[in-house]
Amino acid sequence: MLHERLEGVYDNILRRNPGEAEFHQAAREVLESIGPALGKHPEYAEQKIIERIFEPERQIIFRVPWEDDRGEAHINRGFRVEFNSALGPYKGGLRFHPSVYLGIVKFLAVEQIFKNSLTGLPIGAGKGGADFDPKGRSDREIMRFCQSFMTELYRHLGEHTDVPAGDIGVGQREVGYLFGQYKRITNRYESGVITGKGLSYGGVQVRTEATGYGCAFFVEEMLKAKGTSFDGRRVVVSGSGNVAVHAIEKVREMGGVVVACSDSSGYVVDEKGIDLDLLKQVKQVERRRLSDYAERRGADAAYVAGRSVWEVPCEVALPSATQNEITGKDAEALVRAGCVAVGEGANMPTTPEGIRVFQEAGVAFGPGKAANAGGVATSALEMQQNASRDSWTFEFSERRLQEIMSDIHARCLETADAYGMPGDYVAGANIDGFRRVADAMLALGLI
Ligand SMILES: NC(=O)C1=CN([C@@H]2O[C@H](COP(=O)(O)OP(=O)(O)OC[C@H]3O[C@@H](n4cnc5c(N)ncnc54)[C@H](O)[C@@H]3O)[C@@H](O)[C@H]2O)C=CC1
Ligand SMILES: O=C(O)CCC(=O)C(=O)O
Repeated sequence: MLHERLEGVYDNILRRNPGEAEFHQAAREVLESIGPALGKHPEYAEQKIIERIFEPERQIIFRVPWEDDRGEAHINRGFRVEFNSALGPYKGGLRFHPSVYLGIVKFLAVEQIFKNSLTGLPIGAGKGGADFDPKGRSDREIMRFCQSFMTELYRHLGEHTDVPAGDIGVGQREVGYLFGQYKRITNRYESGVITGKGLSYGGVQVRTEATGYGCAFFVEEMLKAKGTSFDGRRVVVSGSGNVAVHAIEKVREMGGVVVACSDSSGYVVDEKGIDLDLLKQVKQVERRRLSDYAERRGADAAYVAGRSVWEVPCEVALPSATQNEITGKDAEALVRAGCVAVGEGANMPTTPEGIRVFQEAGVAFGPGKAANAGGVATSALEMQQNASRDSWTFEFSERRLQEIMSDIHARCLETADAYGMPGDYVAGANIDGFRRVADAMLALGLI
């Protein structure tokens, strides 16, 4: 339900951003939470903070021409939405996936405003990407695409301006090619201009693992608050990319048993627990389909094509693939199967109906802007490391990540409590994230 003062704001968002369903969904979720904060702080409405916060500061759309290995020319569309810079330079990843269009980039960028604010670190919010499909492309094709993408985007970036990183389809290999082209065009070794870099050229330890590890740390805190833990729990993680693999790794360390994971074609069930070494070999080294994992694992694992992994019963669910993957019906099935906690490794993987089902059933529900904030928080650590021209150990960075996740968890609960919604992590994350950025916007004047 929307606070009556916010109905008009939402109508305006619909009118000004037609056809951008994912952006509308992300904006509405925040608007549904922040009503109580507006009641206590009339200055936000007086200074039109809500209207301003949902209008991006800048949106860049550009052509990305590139040549495949046979010499054929291709044209893709590139995007960067620089949404809010009240807390620091625009910060957020790049997604390369055929489904990318302005509405996806804007939903991801608006989520980033509140997520980055929640980390407590000095980072603003942006997101970008292209409707490029990296699947089946050779390494040289990926390199040429990244070089062409950066040849246009570089003019908008800078360590004090806008600092991208990875997301779906963009990992350390792509970040390397993007950074290489930035360095070449600008003739500057500006390490802090992009994060998720390799360790040999300015990357920070733990950035690769950070989103998945951070999600596991956050869920561990939610379970602790319920007087329980991961120990012996049956866990399902969707996806098998960067976030999923590292969530699986940390959950196993914490004593959980991950029995299923997925890719865009189906899922694998492995009742004895996913074999992480084999999963990494298949997905990260060989870049092959998950069905190959099941074939090599033999009788222990089964591959189920074309179905949702959320039909696999579990006590803890970590959706770590893509947006709107858990529907209301999936959530009902998970609740019936005894699910006690959900931590969103992905951005907005649960539909509004799914969230409602989980919350009404008393499932601890950690929204992505809190549960997956460990990735961008560690990117901010990478920027700190680059600025100090230092190099930190794995243990140091992982300890920082764990502290940050524990702090985000505590603030979500405290804020939800303070605004009369105890245990509501969605309200806690949205209000806490909103308040910090809104206060900074007030202080900076009407800009
Ligand atoms: N990489 C990072 O540091 C962060 C990523 N995220 C979010 O986590 C999610 C996963 O991202 P990464 O692991 O980095 O990407 P990735 O490219 O490494 O992996 C994506 C995974 O999702 C699966 N997938 C993609 N589209 C799908 C679809 N339509 N249906 C089913 N499965 C699909 C892919 O098969 C793959 O297993 C995304 O929502 C991303 O926005 C959130 C915070 C930080
Ligand atoms: O590390 C970053 O800047 C990007 C993280 C990101 O894109 C996200 O949090 O969704």
